[in-house]
Amino acid sequence: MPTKIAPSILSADFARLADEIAMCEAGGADMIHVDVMDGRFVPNLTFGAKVIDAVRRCTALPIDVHLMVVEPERYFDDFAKAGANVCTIHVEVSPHLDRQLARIKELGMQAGATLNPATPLVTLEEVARDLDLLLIMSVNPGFGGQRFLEYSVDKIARARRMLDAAGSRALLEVDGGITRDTILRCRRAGADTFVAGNAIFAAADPRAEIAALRNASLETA
Ligand SMILES: O=C(CO)[C@H](O)[C@H](O)COP(=O)(O)O
Ligand SMILES: [Fe+2]
Repeated sequence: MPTKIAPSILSADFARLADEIAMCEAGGADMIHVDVMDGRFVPNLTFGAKVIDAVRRCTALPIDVHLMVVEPERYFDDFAKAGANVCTIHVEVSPHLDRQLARIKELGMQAGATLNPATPLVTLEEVARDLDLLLIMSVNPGFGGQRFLEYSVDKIARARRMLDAAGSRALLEVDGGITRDTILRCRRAGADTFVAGNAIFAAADPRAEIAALRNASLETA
């Protein structure tokens, strides 16, 4: 699976969102990652369906929505209508995960599931074969620019084995603290899709940073 880079617009300049997204596209980004936070599941508030609709009108790239909200199923219809391509929910707030993933697919989106750093991988074992994307959070969700939690590397390796054992072709995505330094360890552990916010948008040349991250993930030495 080739490396995919998904810039997180959480770290973009919201006053220039269309330009920031065009820059990501010109830099070779594979998807646009949109962090939806409700101030309840995580201590921060961000975007809703209107912003996803605006992002949709800015780009043809897939929109990768990461829902950090309680009762995520309340928003599936709106996000599908707004043009989201991937919809990822947290297991901690999804007691009916099987039904919720099925509903996401029924609405024409790809279904993703994710785990806080402290949530064990085993909570996803039964639905592994149904996932289009498995997201490993490598920071506690809620904010951009945090330090990568090193123990995530082992969790990625175990997630890779779990997906392979289930015969799943799901993307294995990592989110939080991805930099030129951390991306290689994650790739070697079996991840293929990398969310990056601060590393891209705080870089001197954000466009070049997308290529730099991709190259760093492919180093062989
Ligand atoms: O889900 C998220 C935070 O909850 C963001 O996608 C993530 O933190 C990206 O930011 P950075 O690359 O700066 O860590
Ligand atoms: Fe995210």
